[in-house]
Amino acid sequence: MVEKEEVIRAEETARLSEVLGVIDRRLFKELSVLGDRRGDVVGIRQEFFDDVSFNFSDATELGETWSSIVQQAELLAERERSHRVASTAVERLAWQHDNPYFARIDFVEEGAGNPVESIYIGRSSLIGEDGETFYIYDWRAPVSSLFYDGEPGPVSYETPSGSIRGSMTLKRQFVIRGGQLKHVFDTDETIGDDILQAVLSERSDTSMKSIVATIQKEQNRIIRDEKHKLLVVQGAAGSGKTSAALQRVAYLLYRYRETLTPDQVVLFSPNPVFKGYVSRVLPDLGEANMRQMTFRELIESRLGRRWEVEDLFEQTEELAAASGTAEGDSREAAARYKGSEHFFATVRNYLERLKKQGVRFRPLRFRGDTIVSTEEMSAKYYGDFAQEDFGDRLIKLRKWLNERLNAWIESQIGETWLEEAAELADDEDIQRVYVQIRKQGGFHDEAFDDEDRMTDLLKRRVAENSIAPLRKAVKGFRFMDPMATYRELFRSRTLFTACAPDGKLPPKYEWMAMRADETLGRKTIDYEDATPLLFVMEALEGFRKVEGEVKHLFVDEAQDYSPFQAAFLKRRFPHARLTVLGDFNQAIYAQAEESGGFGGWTRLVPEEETAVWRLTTSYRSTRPIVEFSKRILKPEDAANITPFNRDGEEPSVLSCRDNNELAERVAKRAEELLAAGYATIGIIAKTAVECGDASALIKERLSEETPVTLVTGGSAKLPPGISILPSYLSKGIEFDAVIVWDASAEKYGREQDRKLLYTVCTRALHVLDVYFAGEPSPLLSFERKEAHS
Ligand SMILES: Nc1ncnc2c1ncn2[C@@H]1O[C@H](COP(=O)(O)OP(=O)(O)OP(=O)(O)O)[C@@H](O)[C@H]1O
Repeated sequence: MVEKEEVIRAEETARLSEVLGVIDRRLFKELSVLGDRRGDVVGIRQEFFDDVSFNFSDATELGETWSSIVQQAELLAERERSHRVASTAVERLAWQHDNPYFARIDFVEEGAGNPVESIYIGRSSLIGEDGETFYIYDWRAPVSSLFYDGEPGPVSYETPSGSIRGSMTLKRQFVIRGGQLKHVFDTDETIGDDILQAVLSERSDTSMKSIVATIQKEQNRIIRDEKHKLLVVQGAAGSGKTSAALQRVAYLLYRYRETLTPDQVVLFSPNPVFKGYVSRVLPDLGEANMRQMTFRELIESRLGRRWEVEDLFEQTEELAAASGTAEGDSREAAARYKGSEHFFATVRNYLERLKKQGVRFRPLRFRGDTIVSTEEMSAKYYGDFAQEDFGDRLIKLRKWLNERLNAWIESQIGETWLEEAAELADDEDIQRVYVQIRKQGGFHDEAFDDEDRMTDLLKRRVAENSIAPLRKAVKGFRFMDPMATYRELFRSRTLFTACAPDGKLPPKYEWMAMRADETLGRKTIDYEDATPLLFVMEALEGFRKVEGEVKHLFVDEAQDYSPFQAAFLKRRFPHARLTVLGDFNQAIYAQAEESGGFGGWTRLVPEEETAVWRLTTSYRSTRPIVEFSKRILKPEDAANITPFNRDGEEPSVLSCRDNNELAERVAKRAEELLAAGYATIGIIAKTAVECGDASALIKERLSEETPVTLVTGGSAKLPPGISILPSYLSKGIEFDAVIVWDASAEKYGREQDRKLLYTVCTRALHVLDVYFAGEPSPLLSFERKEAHS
């Protein structure tokens, strides 16, 4: 047995050094190209204008000068391009030298006399000078899927030109670091546990890593799915949803490299910290990053210029601060309702109704006089234009309004105010009118006529200037009032019940009506109103702003999106295939809880074009941490979560008298963990306000040199060392050790806090300590509390 292992090792070591030889020769070549090209580029830049012959004397010479500039510029661009290509190649070869491949499969294609092929799989391919010898296959090549999906025996894989059948005779994994073969073992499972164990036990980093060497079968299905227009992934915390999404982006960029560019792929991230956290994965896989956005950015760009819009984090903080008060409970109920299917249906029915009546307009007024009244607009909108859809109606109305403005100017020509204003016209206007007359055929001899023409044109010009703000408002559809239209739903009970799918008012309707008066009236928008309002506004404008070139849209933490948000994204990216990933056990925002899973998404695409996948194994945390976190959930919600079998310390729940003792112990523990070699430690409090307090108390107890950072909604990066952060910013990210700051009954006392506490605890890879001051949260009632220090 041992002998056999030694033979294998010797054989693979020999093969590795052959491959490294190829890599080194290639590296040498590319480096010299790089050096030459760099020299060329610098040289051409320096001599750019020496080599161009300038002559501006006549049109022919000018043409020649121009073409010689173009020639030089093309030469420079070509050299710069090949410099770039060489430098990408050098970068790739350098990491290939470090870790060229991680797997080998031996495969015989069906059919008589076919040879056994040894296929080595790595992050990127390596092909010999002859263009035929495949030393390494890219992990995304069709044949590589055998490694992720198959076991030795009969297998098949899909290629763009059909299925290939055959037999796998060997499946081998390697750990190669620094060009040295560290481990090699043969396996008959899908992907051997041993390597995964080793990878998952590593200390974390402040950036997410790629998982290509250990992709699991169920993850591979998600990564390579090309059939469906909508992929919904419901996965337990730490089951690899984000990882699968990012490897899928890399896969698609490889598979469709002729037609898909990174900026045609958009990922919606929950917050800026997460954005930074995942930003290394694609570059590490040798691909450029996709576009990343947050929903907040979308709202800001559409509503932020006109109104003061609360953001999700402000809302969450406010709800937490008011928690337990009558006002707080009402606000929470309202927020929850406004993300519900009931409200979505109500708004959609309302939009149907608005086709026949009810869109609100704003009059065009000039110095107190009405040029066009809302009644006139409404009559036109629901009269002549009634057959058009919303978008076209608005465009026709805009055209009509511009004509009305022209007519109004005409009507003002004889008015005194305009005469006076024209007399006071500034030089620039006079100059322009003068130029205009010359362009239209110049002046005549009749001085009298000419003066009249000047005055007439000047008056028109001055009138036009005076109504410039109106023209601008008309251009931007500001004559339509989406805010008032939306608000009407909360002003009229009859209207609301007429639109509600069950004809009923929701609980707290009166409170919502009052709140709408107060906030929308002063042009501030609660977060829960932002997307419904945006939806109404965009619908009435005909969803004009589309990003039709985007081909793939990924939405992470999709459980936090309301039906409005889902529908809005579909409209915004009409041609994009959708991959949405989420976990309903981590639905932590009020407006998402009511939307009930993924209904908002699945309704967007026909069922036959939709695939729903479940990921149940949790890879991030040790088994004890997964078991502990599961007990926070209701048993029925926890039933489908399976820990990957990795051992570790039992989480502890630790009691403190007050915040001072809490800070004392948390600071000490965090320093111990750092000393023990854990690289990232998250101290997670419920809100940003608590983080501020905790940070002040903790920092004064830490030694000067201990690295500690307070992470806020604006932070774009996760620092190494200790991070103090609010619960909702920990979404999607992970730490070697998590210290929960104050899981007391006061902070996590309500049923609504269950998923939040679960989300926080599942951020831990290796260590989880849950501290509380005073009474423990009832959500931890399964645990024995220790008062040790
Ligand atoms: N196949 C795999 N091989 C190695 N590591 C994996 C694999 N799948 C997941 N992981 C690791 O598990 C951790 C969790 O993965 P990821 O963040 O993708 O999960 P998630 O489902 O998005 O989690 P959450 O919903 O809790 O944010 C990461 O550290 C990731 O590297």
